[in-house]
Amino acid sequence: MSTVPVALAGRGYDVRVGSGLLADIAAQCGPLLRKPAVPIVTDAHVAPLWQDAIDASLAAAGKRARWLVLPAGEATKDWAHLEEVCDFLLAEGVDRGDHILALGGGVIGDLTGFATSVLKRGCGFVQLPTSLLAQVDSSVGGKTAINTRAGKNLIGAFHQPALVLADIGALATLPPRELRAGYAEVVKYGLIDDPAFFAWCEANGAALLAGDEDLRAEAVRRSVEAKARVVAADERETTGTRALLNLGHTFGHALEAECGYDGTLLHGEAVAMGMVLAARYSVRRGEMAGQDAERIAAHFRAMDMRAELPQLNLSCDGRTLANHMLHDKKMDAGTLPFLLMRGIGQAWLAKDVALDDVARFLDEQLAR
Ligand SMILES: NC(=O)c1ccc[n+]([C@@H]2O[C@H](COP(=O)([O-])OP(=O)(O)OC[C@H]3O[C@@H](n4cnc5c(N)ncnc54)[C@H](O)[C@@H]3O)[C@@H](O)[C@H]2O)c1
Ligand SMILES: O=C(O)C(=O)C[C@@H](O)[C@H](O)[C@H](O)COP(=O)(O)O
Ligand SMILES: [Zn+2]
Repeated sequence: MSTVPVALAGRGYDVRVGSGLLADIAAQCGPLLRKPAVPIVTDAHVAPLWQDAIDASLAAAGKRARWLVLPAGEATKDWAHLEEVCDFLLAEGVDRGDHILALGGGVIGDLTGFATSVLKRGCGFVQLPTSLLAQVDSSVGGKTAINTRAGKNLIGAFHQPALVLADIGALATLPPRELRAGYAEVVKYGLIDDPAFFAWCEANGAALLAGDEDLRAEAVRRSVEAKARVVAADERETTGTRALLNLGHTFGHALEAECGYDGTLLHGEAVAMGMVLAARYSVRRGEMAGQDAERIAAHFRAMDMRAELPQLNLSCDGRTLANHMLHDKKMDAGTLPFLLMRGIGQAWLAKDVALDDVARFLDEQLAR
């Protein structure tokens, strides 16, 4: 097992990466679980996989799990399910010093994290990420949120977990499409500032996706180390450093909003396509070599992932997609800071991007 600390003054915590962590949940959480009853929020895919092992570990420690099982999928990150989680936690008599367990992918982590940020003005929670995406990204760093009709993550809070347990063994049951979606956020760390890690992905991505647990553990550890460094430097995305983690997301969130949150386009799939678009837009501005951008698209294609906009069969134009970007949380007094690339591993935040130009670029990409 490896442990990655997230160094935040007064709110620091560990991310443990290893196998067997979930079946050992009571010991792993230790004193964070203060009461005999332990509220756990999860989804309908994950519950049958882990309920027995977690119940057994808690029972051996004299505790009893209290489960809330929500529908699986992005549509659960909404107002109605936020209300359901809050009502459940209130009915369970949760106090501010308690820790709620969030077991599942990024949807359960973001939703439960947000509920715990507002419950009694803030109680504790532990992230138990079971998808690759949640292990490498969403469980770390304290961004919590729900979606609204206007777009992704528009209602939320920064609320750090007290502990993250990334059990690599959990990934064995993850469907291949979900693995690939999570893999996009792994590749992101290479594209931001670590060209050697991108090359590692090119060399090892296929074996990782095929099931190699050592490679999965290495990818999770290296991703979490990268994210922890950024979060420690700029927890609340105020200096521009944390915005780097948004590479591919301005395009990606616009694609997700256009597709709806019905599973047509998964978050990680949108981010993969968004990073290809950010790279090609950087080329169009004369700031990145075309061969670098095509190397990124080629890697996603080689991993059996969609990299081209026409593969989404959208019926909208570039302007419609660009209009979704007006809801981007980086929007600042009428301008949208945009994550672009000068090369692989050289992401930067541009402040001179005009959405009219982005709309024209998207029309070109839609017609490719
Ligand atoms: N907070 C952040 O910093 C951050 C970062 C990245 C993404 N996100 C958010 O995370 C969400 C996407 O997360 P996700 O990709 O994990 O989606 P998800 O939570 O929907 O999980 C993906 C699917 O895999 C299933 N699943 C999860 N673990 C499984 C397992 N071990 N075995 C079998 N099935 C399993 C889930 O039930 C679901 O159907 C998006 O809402 C995105 O906006 C947040
Ligand atoms: O942790 C961050 O910061 C990120 O941007 C990570 C992203 O992968 C994640 O999708 C995040 O939820 C997007 O944040 P948002 O502020 O654009 O909603
Ligand atoms: Zn993301």
